[in-house]
Amino acid sequence: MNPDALRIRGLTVERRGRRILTDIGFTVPRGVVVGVIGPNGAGKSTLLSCLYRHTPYRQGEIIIEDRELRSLPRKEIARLIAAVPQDTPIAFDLTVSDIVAAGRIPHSGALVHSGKRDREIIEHCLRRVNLEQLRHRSVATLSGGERQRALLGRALAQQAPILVLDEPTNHLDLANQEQLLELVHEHTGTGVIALHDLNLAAEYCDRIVVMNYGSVVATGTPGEVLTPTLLHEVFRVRARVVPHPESGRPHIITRARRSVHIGQ
Ligand SMILES: Nc1ncnc2c1ncn2[C@@H]1O[C@H](COP(=O)(O)OP(=O)(O)OP(=O)(O)O)[C@@H](O)[C@H]1O
Repeated sequence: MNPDALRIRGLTVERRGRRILTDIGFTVPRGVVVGVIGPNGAGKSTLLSCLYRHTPYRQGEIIIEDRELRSLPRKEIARLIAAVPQDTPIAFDLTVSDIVAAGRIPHSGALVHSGKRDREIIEHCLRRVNLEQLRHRSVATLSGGERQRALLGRALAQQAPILVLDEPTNHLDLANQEQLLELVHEHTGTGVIALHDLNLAAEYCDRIVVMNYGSVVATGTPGEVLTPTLLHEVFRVRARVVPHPESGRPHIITRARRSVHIGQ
């Protein structure tokens, strides 16, 4: 078995005549969660959308299970990669249970979950994302965080070996952010996650890919990559990086730009 779940080489994307990604390359070994970080407009969402094939690419290759992604039928891709894109549109007449059940479509072929095994998986995933009490609720009535958890439930129900999540912690409170990232590790442990919160990336990702202006500018473990120099060059912030008191992973403390005088 190939030790790499995913290999990206020379990926270059142009939209409306403008180059958005240039020569992107990195690998995602099995059991490794890769965090993709970078400033606004760096190309993170475009890269992730190539992985679930919404964004076409002409140059470069994405190899999954020893095959180029473009040669795979959509249903096959859905069995291999479960994605939660940013701001996913969902039909508002569906219930939470319908959304999670949709994760079974690549396996069963229809929005019906008649098989016992499918129903068990859907139940399990509703529990994993803490939505079993809301299963009959219309998605139109959900809060942003509940909606995000329903979409993660759908991705988990897909039982694909690779999870691709674009800013999955948006809308989530602190406990749900941590729980979501723990779920990714428990699921298959292989994932590509775009994150803005660098401390969450440091804590929950095994490797980090840093993007800037459509290119990969650094890759490595959180300890190798998240240095004050890189944070200044790429994110334009002056920061201290200290070991987290419990995990020992890098913890970023940004410096206040202005002195704040309390009580004056
Ligand atoms: N369809 C498109 N047509 C033209 N330009 C696009 C298109 N989609 C994205 N872009 C541009 O490509 C660049 C990268 O966008 P992308 O959304 O991938 O960045 P990002 O790193 O995910 O940003 P953010 O952190 O703000 O979500 C941006 O400059 C964006 O304006």
